[in-house]
Amino acid sequence: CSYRLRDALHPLWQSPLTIPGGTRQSPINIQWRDSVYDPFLKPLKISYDPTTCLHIWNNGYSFLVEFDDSADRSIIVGGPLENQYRLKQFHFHWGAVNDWGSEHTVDCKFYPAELHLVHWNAVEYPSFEEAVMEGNGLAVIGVFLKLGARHEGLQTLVDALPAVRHKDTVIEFDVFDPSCLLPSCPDYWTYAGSLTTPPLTESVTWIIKKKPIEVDEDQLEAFRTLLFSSHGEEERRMVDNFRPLQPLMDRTVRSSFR
Ligand SMILES: NS(=O)(=O)c1ccc(B(O)O)cc1
Ligand SMILES: [Zn+2]
Repeated sequence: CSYRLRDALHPLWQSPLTIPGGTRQSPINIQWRDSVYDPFLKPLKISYDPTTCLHIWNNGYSFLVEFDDSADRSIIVGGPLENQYRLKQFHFHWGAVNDWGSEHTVDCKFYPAELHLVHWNAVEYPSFEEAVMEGNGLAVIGVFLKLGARHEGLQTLVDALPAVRHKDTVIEFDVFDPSCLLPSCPDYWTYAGSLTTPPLTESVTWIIKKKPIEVDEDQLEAFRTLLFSSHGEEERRMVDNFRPLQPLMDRTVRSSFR
């Protein structure tokens, strides 16, 4: 892909973008023709309890919707996963314009935004913080957003964004079913990768849905009204909060579909 040249220090993080010795960094470009159909991949089973939703907060990288992960109430199992994983939070990455914004690309194509549903392996580890450090600790479902029809489920989130415009602001958000943000098509790619923001740990089994969901221009614009900056600081618009593509190295992307 024709990467846009990026300096060594990403403006978002003021820290090196590369992990010394990293062999499984994310995001990556998914070259459709190089992905390998794996007939042994199971369907991904997703069961979320909407009442486990807690709050929305702006953490200075994105806006996160966080869930009560103190029990197995919102979980995923199957797919490439050996264990069941608990939903901890979901968030998005997006661009300043509709031409880019996603973290992963498909055949070098960017989508205007990408949703990440972050889960952790509560079978093998006592907490999310421990799981973040382990190779099979996390499972993140990635869903591409494309410009199209208004997404009614997303709108309830969009309506809450003005209340979390500044970094470190939070509002209660007590019932939301993130299943409404998933495409109905079961097809996905999967590969072994990492977190895409610090600590960039190589602990993520990525599950990238093949089909995007549709959102409209006003909904994408609402994301762009958020700020990286806190109250009282000079305003810095929260846009382009995606990490540059990372080398595939010695990895194969598997597909759940022919
Ligand atoms: N962007 S991501 O899904 O890879 C991700 C998820 C969680 C965290 B984290 O809890 O620090 C960082 C990045
Ligand atoms: Zn993310």
